Amino acid sequence: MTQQTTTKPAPTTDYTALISSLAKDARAAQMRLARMSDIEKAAALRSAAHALRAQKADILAANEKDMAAGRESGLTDALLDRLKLDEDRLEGIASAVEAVAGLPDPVGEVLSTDKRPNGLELSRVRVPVGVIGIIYESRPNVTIDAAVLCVRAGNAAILRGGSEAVHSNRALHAALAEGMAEKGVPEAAVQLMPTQEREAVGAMLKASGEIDMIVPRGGKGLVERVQNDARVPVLAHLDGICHTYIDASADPEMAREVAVNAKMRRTGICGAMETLLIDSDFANGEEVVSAILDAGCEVVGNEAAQALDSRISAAQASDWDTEYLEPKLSVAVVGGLDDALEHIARHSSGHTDVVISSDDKVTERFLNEVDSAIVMVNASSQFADGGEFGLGAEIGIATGRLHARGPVALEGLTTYKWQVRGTGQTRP
Ligand SMILES: NC(=O)C1=CN([C@@H]2O[C@H](COP(=O)(O)OP(=O)(O)OC[C@H]3O[C@@H](n4cnc5c(N)ncnc54)[C@H](OP(=O)(O)O)[C@@H]3O)[C@@H](O)[C@H]2O)C=CC1
Ligand SMILES: N[C@@H](CCC(=O)OP(=O)(O)O)C(=O)O
Repeated sequence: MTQQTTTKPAPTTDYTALISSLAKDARAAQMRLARMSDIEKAAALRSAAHALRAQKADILAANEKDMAAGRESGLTDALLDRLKLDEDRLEGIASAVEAVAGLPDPVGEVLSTDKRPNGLELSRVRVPVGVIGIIYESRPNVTIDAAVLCVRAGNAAILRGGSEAVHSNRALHAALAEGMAEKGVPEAAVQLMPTQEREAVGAMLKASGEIDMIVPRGGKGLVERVQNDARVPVLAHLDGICHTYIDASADPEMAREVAVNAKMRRTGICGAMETLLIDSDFANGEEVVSAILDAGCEVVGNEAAQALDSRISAAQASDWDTEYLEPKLSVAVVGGLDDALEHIARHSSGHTDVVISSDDKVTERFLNEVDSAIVMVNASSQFADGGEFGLGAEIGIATGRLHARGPVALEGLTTYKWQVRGTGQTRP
């Protein structure tokens, strides 16, 4: 039987006070969490996985409520697919919790040591970030992935999921909290925002000194809000305007297969290719765009790209900065690597960019000169994923320039402190 959801009621419209109260409870819980051992935290997560399985019926019923409301309000098939839970997906979520429980505890890892000539011994030791606020889209698995990664790394989490997933998130959170509480994790270690009012998101972003880090995971509307309101350090997990550049030396079959996969495997995820750049000296551009068109993708392009296939219509200036998240692609034929690098520098959102080439000089320059969180050679941008990178799970893909870039999992949720051991040294 599901326990009552552990979120606080939200009778207030004073969102600053609400966030302060959540953050104060989170801080106290985080301090207790910080004293829990690796074994205790892992046991709490296994207990949470058990509770998620035990409360399957309640969780799926809550999800069906969200799905029905989503269908009623005309959510697209892609959004409904992200929202949907079923037995297999729920089992996947519970297994991911167990996988995170089995990962080594990052807290306490000694990153470096040094001994100074005066005898001082220095070490840098990994510690939790503290209280982390996460704002994310209507994808219920993120509620659990984000919560368990935070807890495994000794952090408290305040979660603000997308409004379409509100019932699913409450049911998932209730199971998680119940499972973890059985093994001594304080309830406030993971709190769900008790209101969907967007003003409360603004208050979260302004809670400097109370929340240590915010992870915003979403698209344009969220970006704007973050840019206007953020006073708390932000680890941005934002849109993916991902490019693939096909160099003259690319293997034609590889170029075709990778490009089709990068665009069409799942068009709605942030790692999907949105712009294809083709070197004017690549001889098989027509085949590549034809395969993408035949797979059901609409294609717009610059003048030279339009000459490759009559089905390609003219791109507008805004297309080069558009994340379609649907079967639509912009294609530009460019005058070589320098042009491609220039286009990517101007239009990439810093998520994932790819080169297809068999020329080492080209691939090395691309790897070194493209300044995105993930840079790939001869592989699909759809590999941008914590699970695919062997991290167990992910909060998402960090698109900014801070210490944690690309898929963020346990390490990205920690910082470090210097520990200094002396024998009575004084500074001259
Ligand atoms: N880098 C990454 O790891 C990932 C990035 N994404 C990106 O997310 C986008 C798709 O997500 P989408 O479904 O559009 O999600 P949105 O960006 O619309 O929403 C994400 C979250 O932000 C909130 N939000 C949005 N706008 C505002 C605002 N103005 N003020 C306060 N809160 C706001 C939403 O709340 P509300 O419920 O009120 O809408 C929701 O909780 C794509 O751009 C995709 O690339 C997606 C997954 C991973
Ligand atoms: N990085 C993961 C998640 C991508 C993701 O969350 O996308 P979305 O469906 O937009 O929320 C993946 O590649 O499956």
